Amino acid sequence: MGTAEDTAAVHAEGIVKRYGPTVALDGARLTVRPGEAHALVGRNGAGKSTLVSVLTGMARPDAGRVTFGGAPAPGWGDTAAWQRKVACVHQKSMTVPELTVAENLFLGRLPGGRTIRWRALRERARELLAGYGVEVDPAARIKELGVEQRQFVEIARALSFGARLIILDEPTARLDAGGIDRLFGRLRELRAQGVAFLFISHHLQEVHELCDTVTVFRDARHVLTAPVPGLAEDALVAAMTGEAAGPTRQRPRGARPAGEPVLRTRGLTADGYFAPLDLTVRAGEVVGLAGATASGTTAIGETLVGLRAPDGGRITVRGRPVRTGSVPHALAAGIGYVPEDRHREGLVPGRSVAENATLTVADQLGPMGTVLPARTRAFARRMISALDIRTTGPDQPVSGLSGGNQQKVVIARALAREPAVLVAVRPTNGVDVKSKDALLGVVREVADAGSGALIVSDELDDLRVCDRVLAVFHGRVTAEFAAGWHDHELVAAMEGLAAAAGEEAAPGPAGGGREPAPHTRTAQGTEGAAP
Ligand SMILES: Nc1ncnc2c1ncn2[C@@H]1O[C@H](COP(=O)(O)OP(=O)(O)OP(=O)(O)O)[C@@H](O)[C@H]1O
Repeated sequence: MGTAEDTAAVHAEGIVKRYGPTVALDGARLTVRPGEAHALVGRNGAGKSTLVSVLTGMARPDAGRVTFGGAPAPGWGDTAAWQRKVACVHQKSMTVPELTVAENLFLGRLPGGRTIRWRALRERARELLAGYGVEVDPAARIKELGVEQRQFVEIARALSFGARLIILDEPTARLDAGGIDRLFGRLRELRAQGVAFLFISHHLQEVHELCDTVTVFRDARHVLTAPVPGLAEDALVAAMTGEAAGPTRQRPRGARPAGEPVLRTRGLTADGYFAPLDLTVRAGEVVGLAGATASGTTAIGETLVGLRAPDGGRITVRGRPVRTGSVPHALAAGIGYVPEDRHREGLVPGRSVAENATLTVADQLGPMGTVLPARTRAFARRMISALDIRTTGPDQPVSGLSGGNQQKVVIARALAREPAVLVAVRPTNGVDVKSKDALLGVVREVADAGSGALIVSDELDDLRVCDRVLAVFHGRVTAEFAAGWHDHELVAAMEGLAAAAGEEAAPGPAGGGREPAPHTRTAQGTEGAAP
């Protein structure tokens, strides 16, 4: 007769969930109170996503119970009843991209029997969105929206079903600073109206910014629930890892002797994305390319690896020209690639960890005889240990790995060919704090062994491992920072404030020493980086 349970937005206890030999949840529990912003954190594979599946009626637990406001959770398969209780906004959209906002809002509950009055539907959609303070055109197709607007539509949709608990699974992963501010602002307003949030994130500073309570899962079990204020980050990391927290951050390195250029671009440009770029990455060097979501940095990365054809300029690897606009040629030339979107460009779900870790191009999937299983497995074993991949072994299908562990397999695969230069776009996206260090350490080792690395990211932790960082704003390199930069300098440069900040930020020679773009504070206004 726990009163806490009776009033809880959601209460779960004794939850057990097995996938074959894997115990994903082992007697796990969680209580979220109405109006609470509750963080759920844990290392990759700790069981967070599995709990979300159980709390949303997507997975049936082997044992345990879930209640909403003290009442038992809806029956298995009663989707409509679950939707009235809880919704999850995933990193991957759960909306239908080809349909309009209005259609998505009323999907599954369109008035049946007679013809649909689209104009009236759009009007209702407009009212519904306005009611939640969301300014999105109901006639726009979902695929035309940015991540931020799409998430707001999903939140509004959940609330309109009556849900008073919303689960956010790494909602900030693809938002820039302005987008995160607006999302958090909206969440705070909704909380004041009694809506509860369960917030899953690997960004502990966001947990501090948004949440009042945090729960830590480790190895399929609940290990801690505590108020966020007053909880030291060390204690949180210790709860996640089960070890006393050591120095988790990479220490910035001083200038180190760099070797011959391994990657060079001259006048490389893509119209509407980035201005002519002269970039040099030397052997032994890790170079960072820092920029907000639409700064053009991702397009630069994609061009280097052949995914995007440039409108001008040249790329050379160890002095040899690379045919641009071709992934196979870039790979053959020695450019390794860690893509941003592992779901789309990353993995073959049904194949094993070992196969995915070693198959660099899709056409190698055909004749499996060309791959030596023993070598493949030996390499996979090495990577499983170096990158701390949580798996039952090299033969496990990657579809059975947690999201963060899948990302590590993508990185293993890029390393399998021993590239001359590794290009990694936001490599630690979705990776837990402890694994981040391991993974960035591996990138460092690749450089120490004589290759070069380029890290394209707006995550300061990713960039800390770099020997130097080039800040990109609106498609141009606006500043260069040697290791040892201060967070605020680099953040200012990414937001286009390098000159205004006026600190040490010399115009980057790699960018041709151009002036910073004449923009003032517009972190969120990076709309396409047209030079
Ligand atoms: N469909 C599945 N089949 C087999 N194993 C699975 C499946 N889904 C999850 N698992 C396993 O369950 C465990 C928990 O995974 P889960 O996805 O819940 O972790 P997580 O905490 O969300 O991790 P991440 O931070 O990487 O997203 C992992 O060991 C994973 O390999």
